[in-house]
Formats: sequence, C-alpha cells, structure tokens
Amino acid sequence: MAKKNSSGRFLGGLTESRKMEIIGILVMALGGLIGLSILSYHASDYNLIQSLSTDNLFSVDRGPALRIQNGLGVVGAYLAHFFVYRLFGYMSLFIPVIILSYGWVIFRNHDAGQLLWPTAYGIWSMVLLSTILGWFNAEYDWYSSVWNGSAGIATARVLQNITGIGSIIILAVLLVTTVLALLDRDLQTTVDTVKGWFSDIRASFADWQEERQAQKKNKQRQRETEAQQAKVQQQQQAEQQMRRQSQSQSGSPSRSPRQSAPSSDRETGRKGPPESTSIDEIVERSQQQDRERIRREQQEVQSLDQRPRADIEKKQIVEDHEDDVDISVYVGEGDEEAGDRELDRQNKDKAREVPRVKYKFPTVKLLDSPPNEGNEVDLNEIKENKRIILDKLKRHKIEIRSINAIVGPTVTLYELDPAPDVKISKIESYANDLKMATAARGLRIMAPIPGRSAVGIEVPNGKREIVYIKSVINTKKFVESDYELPLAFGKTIENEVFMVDLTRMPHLLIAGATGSGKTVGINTIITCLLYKCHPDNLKFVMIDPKKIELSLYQKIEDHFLATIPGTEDPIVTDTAKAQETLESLTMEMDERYDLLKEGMVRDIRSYNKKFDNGELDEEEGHRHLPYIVVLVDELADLMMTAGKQIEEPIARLAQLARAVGIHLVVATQRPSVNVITGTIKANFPARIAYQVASKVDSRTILDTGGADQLIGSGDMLFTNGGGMTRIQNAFVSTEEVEEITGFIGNQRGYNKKYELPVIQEESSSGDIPDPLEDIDELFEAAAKIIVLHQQGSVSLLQRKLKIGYNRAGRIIDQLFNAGVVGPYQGSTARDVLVEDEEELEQLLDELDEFNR
Ligand SMILES: Nc1ncnc2c1ncn2[C@@H]1O[C@H](COP(=O)(O)OP(=O)(O)OP(=O)(O)O)[C@@H](O)[C@H]1O
Repeated sequence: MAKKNSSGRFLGGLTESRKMEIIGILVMALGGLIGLSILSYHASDYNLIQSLSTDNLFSVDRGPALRIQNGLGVVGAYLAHFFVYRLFGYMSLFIPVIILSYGWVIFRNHDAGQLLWPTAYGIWSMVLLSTILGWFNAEYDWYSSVWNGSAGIATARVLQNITGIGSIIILAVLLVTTVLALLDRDLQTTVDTVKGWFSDIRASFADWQEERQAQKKNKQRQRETEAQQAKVQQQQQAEQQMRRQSQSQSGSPSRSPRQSAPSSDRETGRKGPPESTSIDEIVERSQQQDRERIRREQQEVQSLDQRPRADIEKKQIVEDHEDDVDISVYVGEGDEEAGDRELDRQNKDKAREVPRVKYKFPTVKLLDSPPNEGNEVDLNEIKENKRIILDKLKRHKIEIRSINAIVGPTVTLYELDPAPDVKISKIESYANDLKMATAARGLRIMAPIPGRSAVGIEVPNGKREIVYIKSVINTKKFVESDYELPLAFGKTIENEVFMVDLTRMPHLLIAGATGSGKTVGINTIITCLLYKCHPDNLKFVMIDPKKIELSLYQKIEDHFLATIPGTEDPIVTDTAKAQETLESLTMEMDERYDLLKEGMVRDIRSYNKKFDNGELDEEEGHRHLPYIVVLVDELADLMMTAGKQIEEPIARLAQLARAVGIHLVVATQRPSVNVITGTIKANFPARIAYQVASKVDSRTILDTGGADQLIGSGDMLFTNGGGMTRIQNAFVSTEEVEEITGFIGNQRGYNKKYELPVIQEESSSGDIPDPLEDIDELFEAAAKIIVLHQQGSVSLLQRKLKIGYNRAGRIIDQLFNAGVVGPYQGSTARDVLVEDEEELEQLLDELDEFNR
C-alpha cells in the first residue's frame, strides 16, 4: 500500500507540462525508430527473420540474427517489411514524420488539433505518390517496388482497371493540385501567383520588344537630326555670308544690350515685357482670375457628393402605426464587403508594377476586425423620440403626416413629412425647445433636408457604434475605387462609406475642438492612402507643432516621407522649420511646373504617363513625380508665431499646387479668423468640422452653424462648399497605426529619400547685380540654354548647369540686365526676349564691347 502511494506520489508530483514533455519525447522516439527502420530496409531481412527461431533470438553469440541488416534489428526488419513492402514503400516515411510532429507538438505543449490538416495532407500525399510510382512500376518496371510498396501498386492497378490510361492523367492532376495547395493553401492566391508568373514573363517580353523598338527609333531620330543639323549649318553659313556682305556695305553701329532687346522685339513682333498697365488694372485682373478659379474649384468639389440625403438602399426593419402618425425605421444596408484578401491581391499586383523598389503593401490583417454586433437599433428609444418630437411640434400647431427614422452609427435621422400648410422654416425655430425635450446634445435640424420637402432632425443614439477602419477599407467601394488619393472618412447616417478623392478636392481644411477626433481623422486619412498608394506615387510632408501626434509615422520615413535635405527629424515640429519646409514646397511646385511645361502636359497624371512611357528624358532632369500630401496638425501654433510667413506659402500652394500633385491637409483646434484667415479659407473649398465649442467657430469653418451640435469622438460634418454630410469618422487605434507603420518600416526603403529643394536667399527680389561687374563664368552657357529652351527659369539653369539655386538666380538677374530675359513674374517663368542663337551672339558681342 505504502509502495503504491509513493509511486502515485511520483507521478502525481509531476506537473502537467512535465508529463506532456515526457509523453512527447516517447512519441518522438517512436517516430524516430520507425523512420530508422524504414530507411534501413533490406528485402532479404524478412526471409532471414522467418528462418530465425526463438533460441536464435535469445542465444548470447547471436549467430544468424547478426546477418539482419536493418538498423533496428529483428523488430526493425518486421516494421520495415510491413511499411515498405506491404504498405507504401519508402513513401511510408510520411508516417514516422507525422508521429514525430505529434511528439514535438505534445512536447511543446501546443494544441495537437493544429496538426489535423497537415496529417490528412501527409497521408493523402503518401497514398498519391506511392500510387503514381506504383503506376509506372506496374507499367514499365523502371525501378524497384520498394519506392511504392504493394499498396501503391494495388491502388494504381485498381485505378487503371476503372479508368484505363486516363488514370495517369487523373493522378497527374491530383499531384499538381496537391503541390499547389502545399505552396499556398489559398487556391485563389495560387492561381494569382501562377498568373503573376505568366504576366511577368509577358511583361519582360514586352519590355524587350519596346526596348528594341526604342533603339530603332533612336537610331532613326539620330539620322534625322544629323541630316537636319547639316542643313541648318549650310543655311547659317549662307546667311552669315550674306550678312557680312550687307554689313560691309552699310557699316551699322553696335547697340547697347539694354537697347537691343526692345528693338529686337519690335523687329520680330514677338512678345516682350508686358506693356505698361496701371497697378489697379493688374490687381483687378488678378483678383478676377482668382475669383474665377475659386468658383471653378468650388463647383468641382461640389460635384464630389451630389447624393440626395437618405436616398440610398436601406433595409426597412419596422413599421409602427400605434398612433395617428406612422413611423418606418430603416437601417442602411451599407457597402458590400470586399472578397477575402481582395485588397491584398490587388496591392500585390500594384507593387509588382513598380520593380524599382521591393515593397509590400500593409495587409488588411493588420487592422482590427469589428465585433459582429451590427448596428443596434433601440426601438423603444426611437418611439420615445418620436413621441417627444410630435408632442413638441403639436404644441406649436405643426402637424406631421409621417416619419422615417434612419438609424446611423452615431445618430438617427428623423425625416418628418409635414402637412402641406406647414411652413417648414418655422420648425427650425423650435430647435432649442426640441433639444431640451429630448435632452440630446447633438440635435441638428435641417429644415428642409436639401433637395426635399421633408424636415430632418438628427438625434444622437443612446448607444453609438464605433466604425472600425477595417469595415471601411475592406469594402468593394474602397478596394475597387480608381481614385488617385482615395480618402474614405467613415460612414454616413445611411451606413454608406463616404469616400472622396483628395486630388479633386484639392485641399482639405479640418477644424475641431480638442478631443473631438481630429488626430484620429488624420490617421484615417493616412491609413486610407497607405492602403492604396505605392511609395513611388506618394510622399507625405508632416508638420506637427504639437510634436506627438504624427511621431508614429517616423517609421515610414524611408518610404513615404519627404524632407528638406539634411533634416534629422523627418516630422517637422518647429515653426522655423515648418516655414522653411513650406517655402521649399513652393519651390518644388515651381520646379514641377517647369517640368510640366517642358513635357508639354497640363497635369501630373499626364506627365507621369509620358515619363513612364519613356517619352521624357531623365538626362534632361525629368523624373517620376509622386503626389505630395502635406499634413499640418495644428495650424494655430504656426500662425500664432509666424503669421504671414506661414499663411503666404500655404495660400500659394493652395492656389497653384493642385496641377502638380501637391495637396494640403491642414487641421486646427482653434478655428478663429486669425488662424483660418480669409485667404486660407478662400482656397480650401473642402472642409471638415468636428465638434467645436461655439456657433461662431462653426461659422468660421463651415460658414454656417451645426458643428457646435456635433457630439465628439469622430462625429463630423463634411462640406464641399455646397451640401453638407454628417459622417461618423472611422476609428484607427494607435496600435493599428503602429502595426501598419511597423510593417512598412521593417522593409528596406529607398536608397535615397525624397528630398525637397534647398531654400537659399531669394536673389530675384533682392539686389540686382550690375551686368558690368562680376559676370558669372556660366553666363554665356546659361544664356544659350535659356534661348534654346525659350524659358527663363531658375530651375532650368539649376538642372542643366548642375548649379545651386543661389547661383542660378544670380545668373538670371544678370541675364535680365543684359536684356536676355524679362522681369520676374512670380510662379511663371520669365519671358525670353531673344529669339535665337544668332541674335544672342550679336547681343553678347555688344555686351563684350560695352564692357571693354
Ligand atoms: N472616429 C472615432 N471613433 C471613436 N472614438 C473616437 C474617434 N475619434 C476620436 N475618438 C475618441 O476621442 C479621443 C480623442 O480623439 P483625438 O485625439 O483624435 O482628438 P483631437 O481632436 O486630435 O484632440 P487634440 O486636438 O487634443 O489632439 C480618442 O482618444 C478616442 O477615444
């Protein structure tokens, strides 16, 4: 009894995990031994063991047992005979492998259930392989039957009896699908992978063909240019000869450079410096142009969202006829979910199109899945609100015929259909009364709902729903959208994903009190862009005077952030640097305009298309232009310290940068008129308001009240100058942002980051050097370039002569003094006053004489 107890104690003393470790080791040992016996199988062993007697086994000198070659002796010979000869030949090795795996899983205390599929797969592969080998063995006898075993031959024969020669085709198909399933469990992905291989091959063949054609064309062009040059040379020689003759006859005097330009204009009839116009006229004309542009932009942005309210598909869940006013409750059907991993698949293809850098888009898996609760509808709450609303309106003698209640994620919209004689605008004046009665903070009244004769009252839901970013991103609408910079802010009351293209807005102004959800909103914007845009096509400039909000994005620096050269912190946090960055962006904008002009295209899309087709030469400074999204999280801090110096570049970018792919997203928690100035406001037709403190703030941002009635946590209003849409902003947690940025940041980035131009002292507006002093040694070369390209731009000289902005600016000033180019005209290049090289030669000669 005592003995039993102690042994029980011995086993009982072991912890559960130690017991599992022991069992695991035993199982692994069993697998190992079976494996060893199979591997050391010898056909002759079985005959030998049959001749062995029990005496032989127990005799000390072993005798005949010594002749057994199996590594596991007699037991091994039996096991090997069973597995190799009787069952599936060497393919039976799958069995010890499976046993070993179970042993390992038990030893590590993992869930053995996870091996269910691999076990089934292993057994299936074993049977299939031995059957295939058995088929060939039975047909051709090329190799020993130890590869397939008797069972392999038997199954192959049965299959052959049933399907004849078709059996090998069936086996081949089964083998291919089995291997594909091993490579990738998801067959769709496998198909895509195989398709990818084919399209890669096709693409490289097409590249090769294109290259050959390009080479041919180049040769042809070279021949043509040579012929052209020879012709021009001949002509020039003939003209020079004639001029020399005529000069020797007339003996004409030389002109000073300053006189030469205008006279040459007169001679040629080309456009020179602008005719003198009064300042008032110029100001009036430019204001007119501005007004026109803003009107056009507002019209375009308005067309972004023309959808009438509550007019989309929605599911009716209940109708109530309890009293004399009917109420129908609806919940928007929402957008259709995208297929499993559809976005990842698309992104994989997209990444493959840009072989310059190996990049993997963040996968949808990184985002939190919404709980499967759906949109909860509290019918009692709805009935109670209906009662209060009707009660109040009845007291003011306003009669309502019917009500539709549309339950959104944050608020429910009650659409009231008033009796024909009711003045709709009267209802708005009872807003406060209604607010008090419903005790609801975020009550908003639309009297009428734009484009309809109904009145809308939005009442916050008692229990609001969080709109997870995944439920927005993983929709067909987002996945299949072909927007360049798609922003899916969140969901509308009708549960519809609200999506716009930043390139069409083209800039976005965001305001909201502290804690209202601005930062989450900016994270939503960035997340949408990261899930749809390749780093080759998108760069961010992040300006974050609050220093913490955008710091998470430091990790994506090598892929997505654009900075001024030599900047250590890729996220701009101090005002001076912010000012420098914005100015640098305006230079980038000017440079891009020059490139577009040289490329003879109107916008970045056509430019990139032309560049990617090889129609623009890299040698001439052309490059692929990514979109640049400039994020400013807290404009107020910048405006308070730098005012005009910040406002000016922002306004300039907002006015002009759209065509060259630079878009601004500017947020502030203080929507006062000295932060959101008239100039800034005029250039940002698309605006988002989160909850603000007062009606005045709401007016500053939206030009109307409403934002003061929002209820925070991402409840927002979007306006595009026309309609206004209430949206529940999708929620992106800090953890999700960390996952995404980690995923991107852990990949190898670009060798060189995207750098914005370096700002140097603006020489054009400062002292203009005297042409007689310090003429730059590149002056002549620069003049030739300017005349050849007929474009008086600093950046052209920078690129062609590989010099800094400072020097190029100085040379341009000297060229102005010499009469080669016209005066400074802001963002557009200076006019070139000299038509061709010949005229330039003459002018330079005169300048030489003058200097002597
Ligand atoms: N879309 C949303 N869905 C659910 N909760 C949200 C959402 N947006 C914000 N919140 C909640 O509100 C809190 C404050 O949001 P957020 O930090 O974005 O505000 P903010 O306006 O940037 O504030 P501040 O100006 O002080 O930085 C978040 O921590 C979160 O709990």
